[in-house]
Amino acid sequence: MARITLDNLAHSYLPDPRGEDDYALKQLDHVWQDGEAYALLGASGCGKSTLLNIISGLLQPSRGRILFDDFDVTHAATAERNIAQVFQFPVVYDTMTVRQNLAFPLKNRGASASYIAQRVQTIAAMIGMESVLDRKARGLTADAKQKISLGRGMVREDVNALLFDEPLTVIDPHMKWELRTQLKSLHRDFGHTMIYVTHDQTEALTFADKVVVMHDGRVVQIGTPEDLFERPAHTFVGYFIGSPGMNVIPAKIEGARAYVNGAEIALERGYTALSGKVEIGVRPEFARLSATEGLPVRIRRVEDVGRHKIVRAEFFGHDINIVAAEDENIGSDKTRVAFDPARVNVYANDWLVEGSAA
Ligand SMILES: Nc1ncnc2c1ncn2[C@@H]1O[C@H](COP(=O)(O)OP(=O)(O)OP(=O)(O)O)[C@@H](O)[C@H]1O
Repeated sequence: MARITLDNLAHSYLPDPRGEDDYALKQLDHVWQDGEAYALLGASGCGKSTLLNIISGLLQPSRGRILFDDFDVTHAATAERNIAQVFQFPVVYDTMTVRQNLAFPLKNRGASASYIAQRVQTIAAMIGMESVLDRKARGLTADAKQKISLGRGMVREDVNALLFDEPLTVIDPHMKWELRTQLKSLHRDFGHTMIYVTHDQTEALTFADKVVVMHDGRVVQIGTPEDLFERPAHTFVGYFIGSPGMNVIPAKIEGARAYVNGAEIALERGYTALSGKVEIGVRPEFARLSATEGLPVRIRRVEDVGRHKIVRAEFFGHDINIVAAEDENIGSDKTRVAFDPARVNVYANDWLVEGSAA
């Protein structure tokens, strides 16, 4: 396994990029630790595949270097990088059996027959294909073929990194959950450096130790699922993670107080004067309806989603969401909303501002 260093990396598909907007991948400097599981998460077109292709060697970056441990692999071909890749759609040999498909990467590297037999068995158990090992891949469903691709990707233990590009797209929902859990336990057992590209937050949050959130060609936050939930570094992370996402409300900040349309909201931390677009961000989970406390709110609609209720409301002309407990009585007396001061984040031009103890 390898530590992956992205050093001053940037990529533009244009021959003569001028401004930042010309870059599909904007300046990125980061070290991805050996043996960690990362998810690259973001909406379509944000640059996930561009970054993954640079790591795998399918694309040469227009700027910067990529190192596997201390080796500069920026210009090394994919084959030289000793990585395993699983793509969105199955890549299997139809004329081979499932067993031969799974054994292929090991055979190629000259592994012994006994090791291959044992390793193929382990992987087949993991993807639930022990009973069809001797069937030809031809005629299997797309779902089954993708499981073979995943198995083939995971069969080698000596790769530098395992890269997955939306690998569960064609897998049915139940199996998706199972395979995700399997991937996670494989990671625990073997400690591979894994990079998993997805636009699905559930997939990212359940799979990864660290989630790399991308937006508009930029990595906006790298953090644990808890970090992304509690301290979104950028308003996009707040919107994108969570269901519903974070409430972002224009505000003025003075010291340890925020003002929305002149109404005061207490903050836990103090802030120096901020310029540009200033907003507060509060997750719906940290807003509470009340009959007596907080600021006026108008409830528009209550949605019962099973585990809790989502209250859609209007707050000084802004749409906000509030998560209420399943058994909470939301009567007409609930005309106010209170925010937990410790959970109100402050953003200037979309980036989180760290306050100081008030
Ligand atoms: N070969 C290419 N030539 C020119 N522009 C490209 C090329 N590949 C991607 N782009 C552009 O670069 C940007 C980032 O695309 P990329 O495919 O990396 O995003 P993504 O997050 O992986 O999206 P998706 O999930 O849809 O694959 C997009 O604006 C895209 O149109």
